[in-house]
Amino acid sequence: MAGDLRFKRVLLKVSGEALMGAQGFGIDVAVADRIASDIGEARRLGVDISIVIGGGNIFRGVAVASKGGDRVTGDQMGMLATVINALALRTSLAKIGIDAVVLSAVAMPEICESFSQLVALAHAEKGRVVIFAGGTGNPFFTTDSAAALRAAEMGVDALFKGTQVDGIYSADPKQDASATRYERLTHDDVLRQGLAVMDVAAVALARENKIPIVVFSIHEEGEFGRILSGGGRSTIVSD
Ligand SMILES: Nc1ncnc2c1ncn2[C@@H]1O[C@H](COP(=O)(O)OP(=O)(O)O)[C@@H](O)[C@H]1O
Ligand SMILES: O=c1ccn([C@@H]2O[C@H](COP(=O)(O)OP(=O)(O)O)[C@@H](O)[C@H]2O)c(=O)[nH]1
Repeated sequence: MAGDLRFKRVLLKVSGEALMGAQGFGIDVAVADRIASDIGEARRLGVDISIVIGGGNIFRGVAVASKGGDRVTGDQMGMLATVINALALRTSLAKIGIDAVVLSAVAMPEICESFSQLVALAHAEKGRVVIFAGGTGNPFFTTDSAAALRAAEMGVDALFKGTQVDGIYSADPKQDASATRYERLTHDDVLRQGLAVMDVAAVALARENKIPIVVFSIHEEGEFGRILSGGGRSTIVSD
């Protein structure tokens, strides 16, 4: 089975908003369970998976700053939100018998382990799904940047960005109904054309480390496994 795989070791970025489902805020457990089941399917295909989870379903630092609050405090609240999401996803994975561990970039030893590359690699070596929480641990960054950073540290074959849309378009498809989807792009294309599906820092870090980025819809059940097996709908960014 593993011989047919497009990628053997991947990092999956799950946006916080994905966990929200149809609700306006927070975590829809049914959606978290469904994403966990897609991760389980990919594991059964023989793929090593680590995950970076966002926090936008709970809190974004810019929301505080836009109302006159302190950006750094807002970002710290956003980073804490990612820990809440990570615990929810670990719970959904545990329900279906998948051994997962949460490593936080912000130390909170009573709740989860702290991130270090060596600890993360050791857990992955034991076959565990590693969920990275707390983003990069720094304000003014995003979990997309954390995903590119952890992807480089884990030495993955590809960074999968599970998002609200099924790939990268010529313009934001939520704003422009005439936007067309790309099958393949280079990192330079994404940066030069300002295709805002992922932030510039994340794309630049992936480019520097020659990590392909696969953008796909996290809402499409089974799509993660289909793409890993060579099918599905996505945009692949590589040089
Ligand atoms: N050129 C583009 N192609 C695809 N999506 C884009 C593009 N420009 C902006 N977007 C938007 O980027 C978002 C990326 O999704 P996601 O990372 O889940 O959102 P967020 O980072 O806001 O939580 C999509 O919801 C989409 O509307
Ligand atoms: O390295 C990081 C990652 C995240 N955040 C904060 O955490 C929030 C939630 O992350 P993000 O917006 O990336 O989540 P997503 O869009 O994936 O749901 C961000 O808005 C930031 O406020 C941060 O300060 N540093």
